[in-house]
Amino acid sequence: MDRLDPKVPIDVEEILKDLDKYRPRRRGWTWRKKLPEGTKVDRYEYYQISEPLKNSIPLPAAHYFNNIDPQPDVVITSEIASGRFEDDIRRMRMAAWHGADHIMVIRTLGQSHFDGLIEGTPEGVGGIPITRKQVRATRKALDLIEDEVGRPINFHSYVSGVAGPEIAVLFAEEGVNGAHQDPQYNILYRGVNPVRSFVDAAVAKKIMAWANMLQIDGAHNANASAKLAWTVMPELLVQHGINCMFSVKVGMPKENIALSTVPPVIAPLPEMRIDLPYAVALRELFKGFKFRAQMNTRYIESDLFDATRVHVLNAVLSRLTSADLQSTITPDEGRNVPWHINSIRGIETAKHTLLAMDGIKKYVKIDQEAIREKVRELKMRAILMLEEILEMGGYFEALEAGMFVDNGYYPERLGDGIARKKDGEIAAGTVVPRDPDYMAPVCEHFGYNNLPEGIEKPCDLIGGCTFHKPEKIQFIDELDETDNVNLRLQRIKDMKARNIIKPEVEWYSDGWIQIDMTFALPEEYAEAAALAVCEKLGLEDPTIIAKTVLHPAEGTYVEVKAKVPFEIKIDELKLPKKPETLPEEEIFEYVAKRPIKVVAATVGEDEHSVGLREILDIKHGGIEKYGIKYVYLGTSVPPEKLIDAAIETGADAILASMIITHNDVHIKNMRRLNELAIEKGIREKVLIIVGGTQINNDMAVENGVDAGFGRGTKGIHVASFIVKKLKEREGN
Ligand SMILES: Cc1ncc(COP(=O)(O)O)c(/C=N/CC[C@H](N)C(=O)O)c1O
Repeated sequence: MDRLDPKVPIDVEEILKDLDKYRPRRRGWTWRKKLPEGTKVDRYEYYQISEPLKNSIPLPAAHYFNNIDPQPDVVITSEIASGRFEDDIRRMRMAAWHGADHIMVIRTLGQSHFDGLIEGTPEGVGGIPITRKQVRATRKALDLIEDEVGRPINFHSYVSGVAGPEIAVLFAEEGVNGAHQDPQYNILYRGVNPVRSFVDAAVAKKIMAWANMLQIDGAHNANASAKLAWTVMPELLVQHGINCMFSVKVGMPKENIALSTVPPVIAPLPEMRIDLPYAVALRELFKGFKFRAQMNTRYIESDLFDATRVHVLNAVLSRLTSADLQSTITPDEGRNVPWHINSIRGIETAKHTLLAMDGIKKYVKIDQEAIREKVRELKMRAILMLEEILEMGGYFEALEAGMFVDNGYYPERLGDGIARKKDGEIAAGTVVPRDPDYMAPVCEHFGYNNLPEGIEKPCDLIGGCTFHKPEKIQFIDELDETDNVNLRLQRIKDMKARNIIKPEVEWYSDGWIQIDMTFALPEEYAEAAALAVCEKLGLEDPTIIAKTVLHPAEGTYVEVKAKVPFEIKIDELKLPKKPETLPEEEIFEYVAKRPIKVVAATVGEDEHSVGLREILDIKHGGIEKYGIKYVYLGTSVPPEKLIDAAIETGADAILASMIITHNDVHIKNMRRLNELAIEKGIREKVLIIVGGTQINNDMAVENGVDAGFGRGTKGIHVASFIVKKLKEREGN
């Protein structure tokens, strides 16, 4: 398979073929190709966009603007790791079509503590087991996906844990494009020995520099660990400083060093007024480095809408300051391992906000005077903290004293920091001092390496290393016959052979659905009632995933996930009939010979007119385009008036728009129109056509009118119907 067909699901078995022969097409990170300021897309001017995609799915409202799908200048991340890389590949394709060009996969629980590489394709928990086979298959799939959307995609994972350097070599060999690497993460959150972590980081960073990988640091983890994230703002600047300078010292170019910046607070605090000075201070102190913006996962609840608001504000902050990458922690991170839909929602939120704020700095400037004091204060606190760390004897001593992730707003100290012993923790005492005459025949190895005279590069001594002779890479296929992708794919093949499907949230046909309901009950009763509803529906494993108290007594909204106990037979599906359309020429010719007139209105107490105008006006390809004349009576027109107008004008058809369906008012209006037309003796002469977002043809015909058109209807659909019916009536 050398390219994907947008109409065909990706074939994972095809991807898995000949993996032992696959070589990545490039090494290193790719930024988006920015377009000049003022670039026009359709008739609209943009200042911060990049080259468009070949294939993509635009934002929901794009259809009002010729379906344009401009791409922001900022790399957009989607974090995908359901535990089954074969399903993650499908979601990566979905994400790429929605505008993600940075695919980040979290590793399976505990992989940081594995002291070597794992092989094969076991299923992961909370993330993906990062193995050579999984990395290779994913990068190979991303090659196809990037060709399909027409933009390079960066594949990203994590270089951390006690096997950090080995992971770095694996990523360099396999063309991984970006990785988190921050020794402070290993120490503070994975409990690895401090000295080991920094030595490993030096080795890993040198390899990442050779592979031109983008590095993201781990400062955001302090945000995510502190009780009140705003108190660690000074420390975040210090942590960024430590990792940035260590990375530069190891030889990593600044343009490959991205600071992982997360806004410290969230409403109900005045978040933008607190986050903005921090964001400004960070960008002033670290000019020349890259910024990876990420929403604050510290405060993510299970409320998708709240998480989305947090996301929007984070992207607004990016536009008010600057960002090179905008990461999208999915809004459901607070309740389950991200589902397809929520990964996509995260990308849409980032794309929507970045586009909405395009060029905003032309009108909105940060008042540097007003913000100056707060920015200075943050910098001072960070500098004082660094000075105290030096006074304490340096980083390792400060670490032992519990200086880091202390919840006091430095210099205030609460004494509840994360302390790590310089000669303690996991893998303590495993760093072996290098002999003075040390020589290793491997390239890109950090530190001194006493090469013999005349040797151009270390691996010349062994006929090439895996970086320069990839054919030396040992590819192991599977180690576990009971836990691998082939068995998992077999289940999918069986389902496909029976042509059945189930709903899914993260894995192919996993059977999960989400249903939302509201009860006029206090929350604990509402939750119980929701589970009772699932019981009665025969759903399995119902689990409350979120709720909103509308009022302590008046009502509670509950979101439930549950599994369906049945399969859907695809052959038995009744596909909605696509509205037939006549060739435009045929409509033009008929109307030229046989003029057609219609009367149109939004009926009842309904003020919505946009949809009807699109069906009528030539501008939107409405029926007027085909020469059909119309009399528009406006909005909130009583059915009686519409029938009288049809009689006065001798109309061939009535177009009645009905958006409001409250209390089935649309059904009542349909029946009323039919009855009135019969009473006035014109029913046989005039077509009654209704339209609206909640309308469908069956329901319309059931209620006495000739046709009903729903969401997405265009003028040609209505014009075709009228011409067809008139031809039938006139027997030709
Ligand atoms: C510096 C660093 N190293 C390693 C890991 C992960 O390493 P394990 O394999 O040990 O879990 C992380 C995790 N960050 C979470 C991703 C976040 N949602 C993000 O987008 O940044 C990390 O920050």
